[in-house]
Amino acid sequence: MRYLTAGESHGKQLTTIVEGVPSQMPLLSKNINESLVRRQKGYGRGKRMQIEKDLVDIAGGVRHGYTLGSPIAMVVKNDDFKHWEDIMGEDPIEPEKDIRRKVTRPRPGHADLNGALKYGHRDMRNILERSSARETAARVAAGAVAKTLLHHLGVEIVGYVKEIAGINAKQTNHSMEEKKTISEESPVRCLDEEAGKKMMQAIDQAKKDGDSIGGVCEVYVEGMPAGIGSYVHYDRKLDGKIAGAVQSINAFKGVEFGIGFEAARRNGSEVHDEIAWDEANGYYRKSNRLGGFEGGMTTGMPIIVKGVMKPIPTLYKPLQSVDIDSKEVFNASIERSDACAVPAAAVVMEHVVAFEVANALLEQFPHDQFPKLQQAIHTYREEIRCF
Ligand SMILES: Cc1cc2nc3c(=O)[nH]c(=O)nc-3n(C[C@H](O)[C@H](O)[C@H](O)COP(=O)(O)O)c2cc1C
Ligand SMILES: C=C(O[C@@H]1CC(C(=O)O)=C[C@@H](OP(=O)(O)O)[C@H]1O)C(=O)O
Repeated sequence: MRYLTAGESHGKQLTTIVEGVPSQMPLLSKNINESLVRRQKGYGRGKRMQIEKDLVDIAGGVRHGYTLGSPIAMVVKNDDFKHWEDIMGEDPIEPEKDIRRKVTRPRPGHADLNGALKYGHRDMRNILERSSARETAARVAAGAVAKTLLHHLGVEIVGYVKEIAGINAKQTNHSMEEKKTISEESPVRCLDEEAGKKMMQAIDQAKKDGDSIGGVCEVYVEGMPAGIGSYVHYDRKLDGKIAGAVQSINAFKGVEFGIGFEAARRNGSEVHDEIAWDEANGYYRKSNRLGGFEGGMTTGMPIIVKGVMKPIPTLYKPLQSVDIDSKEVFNASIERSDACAVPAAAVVMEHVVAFEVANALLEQFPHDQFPKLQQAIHTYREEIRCF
């Protein structure tokens, strides 16, 4: 399974094509819309999210509620396009009608300057339109297809917020269902309610200060059998693929599995997860400090992965930069931006992880037809339980 996305932030629409989804899998627009709506809802976002009402139009690959096995095409309209038609249209503009104001002032922390140097655009709108995290709506659409597939294979996945601006959520003991409800309903998507309130205050304060803040998201995957992924080549290690997908989310700067960087400070006896077996469950671990991976393969324990998001680069509080035309130093000022997108990013992270996890299952089992994939995974689960 693979996917591509196309579309600019203030262009007509975002398009996602997912290829390699098995035939005969139940799939409804509703499955995708639930994810799109969740991505839009996080606390701390700017005015753009009041303009957009992300809903999918499935334009190919699904008939009467089931996948065909052909590529799935999905479209999400940009409602903001109506305000940008003159600036973002595809037709050439007559010089006297050209109302475009060139963007020549790169923002520190965004893709503006490096993108301009690479693609040779002197109007950095040509960079920021595509580097914008608006594109994550298209990725969430792809991830929602993967989540639907996982759900029908007995694998559930949820993303939530662990930390914002140094405020840490306490370890909680919620079930998967509870985690999902909180991720759905809490504005800041934090499992620890008290910490969540403080996070919202920190976001309000950052807004007041014209600043931005970052944080840490966590994704939790339950129900994956052991032995998915592979150790035989660097590019078949599933933890590596997940890390790459998480790191590729706009503004993400690092990834950890389980206790993550803490492993560097502990002895081996306090890091590795002891192996046990019983008739009902087969092999299991007495702890899950390694976050569900050994040797690039799942251990059968929940996958626990964290991603670090830096603060949003577009700031009301100006940072210094250089105009690429005049070379003058200026203080960047902006019209609108998110102050904190960590709660929204938790949903994005959930979906990019879902895609990698689903794809690993497809790579390992015959998958042209969904019912046969279900059967193959069921048989494998039985085999490894008694192994
Ligand atoms: C959900 C989400 C919303 C974002 N919103 C903004 C925003 O409003 N303003 C902004 O400058 N950056 C925003 N970003 C971050 C930028 O897109 C990102 O920093 C930029 O593309 C540069 O890439 P890099 O930070 O990965 O190097 C957002 C990121 C995510 C995941
Ligand atoms: C549009 C989305 O996020 C955008 C991501 C983003 C950026 O620079 O990454 C900048 C902002 O866009 P605008 O300049 O239009 O206000 C965010 O709103 C979205 O998440 O759907």
